[in-house]
Amino acid sequence: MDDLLELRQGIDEIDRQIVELFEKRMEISSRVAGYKIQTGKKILDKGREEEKIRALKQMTDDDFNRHGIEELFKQIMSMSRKLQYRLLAEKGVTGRLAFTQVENMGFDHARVVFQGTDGAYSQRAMETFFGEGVSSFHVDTWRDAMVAIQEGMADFAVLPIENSTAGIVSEVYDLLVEFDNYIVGEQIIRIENALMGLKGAELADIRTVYSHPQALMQSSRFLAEHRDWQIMSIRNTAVAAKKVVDEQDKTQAAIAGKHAAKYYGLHILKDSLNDDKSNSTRFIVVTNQKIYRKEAKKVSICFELPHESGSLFNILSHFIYNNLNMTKIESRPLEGRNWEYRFFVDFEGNLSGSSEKNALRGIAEEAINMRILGNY
Ligand SMILES: C=C(O[C@@H]1C=C(C(=O)O)C=C[C@H]1O)C(=O)O
Repeated sequence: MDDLLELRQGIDEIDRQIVELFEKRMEISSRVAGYKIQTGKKILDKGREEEKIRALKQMTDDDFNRHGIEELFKQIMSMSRKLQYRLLAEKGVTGRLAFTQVENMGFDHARVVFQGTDGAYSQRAMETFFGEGVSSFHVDTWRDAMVAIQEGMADFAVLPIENSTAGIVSEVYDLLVEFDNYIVGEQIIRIENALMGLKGAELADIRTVYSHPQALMQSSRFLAEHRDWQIMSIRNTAVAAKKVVDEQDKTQAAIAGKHAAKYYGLHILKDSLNDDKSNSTRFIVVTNQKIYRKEAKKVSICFELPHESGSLFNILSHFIYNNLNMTKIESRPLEGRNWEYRFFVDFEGNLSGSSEKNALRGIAEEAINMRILGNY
């Protein structure tokens, strides 16, 4: 029988040689980086990597090892690229980050746009973020809000991006890709939906309920107890409340925030409708400039990937290698390209940090259409 200690000594000796060779290889790789900096060549050379993997796999007759060699060298070349991105960032070749750090965002004298109408949750989020006295106006759709800041009619827009129960607001994600607007802040608001009707109306009078689809979804258990009601989707909870007031029909009710009941003088028929009592919505504050604050601690990016095995793993390895904490990942279908996706990733960090620059440099080169959506 083999002696375990002896076998392990054999492994230790081989590992020592692997480390020595790895370091030699990385040293050459750093010189390749120098060459690429001088000649403006891209770090990733896919053709060369594919050719290398093919040639290395041919060096063995063992099927099991052939797979192992492929995995091993993919990792080694990925490390070699990451070293090169780091050297590039150190030389100040950071690509088109083009974001400017600012001392003051001008939140104090801002003009802000939100979607919906008075009493909307977006208005609540805006007042919590900017203060009650903020100068503001409202528009009908999220797209209108994006247009208003793009054209400079407003300095900032407040848009819902994610609800703790219903998930992401996919249209706002898509608008972030479509417009050259950037996230500069976020605000989380507790969602406390209530059923509200006209003064004097009772629960037994209600025949029709209006609300936003998300609020309807969040109140699904309560609504299941009233199957005879007609449920009508409307674009905003506060618009639903306003409709009930405007139409003065005792059989109509709205599901909206309690602040909307107060605003429109409606009577609360049933409180705490949410299936999940901790229900909250995260709003983003968006502007038309590529700016971020020194204290900003979250970066949002998006990118597309080729439909190849391991491509997402490869991109995410940039976060691991640079010790960055990823806090969220989402995907949205790409228009006109069935079953291909755009990924949205949030990670903790500030655009001035070197780890952040290294990771972004690598992702920008290895993914398709990488965009920084903001640092806040
Ligand atoms: C070292 C290079 O840069 C990258 C890393 C490679 C490697 O480590 O073998 C191969 C191709 C490039 O993607 C190079 O271009 O040769």
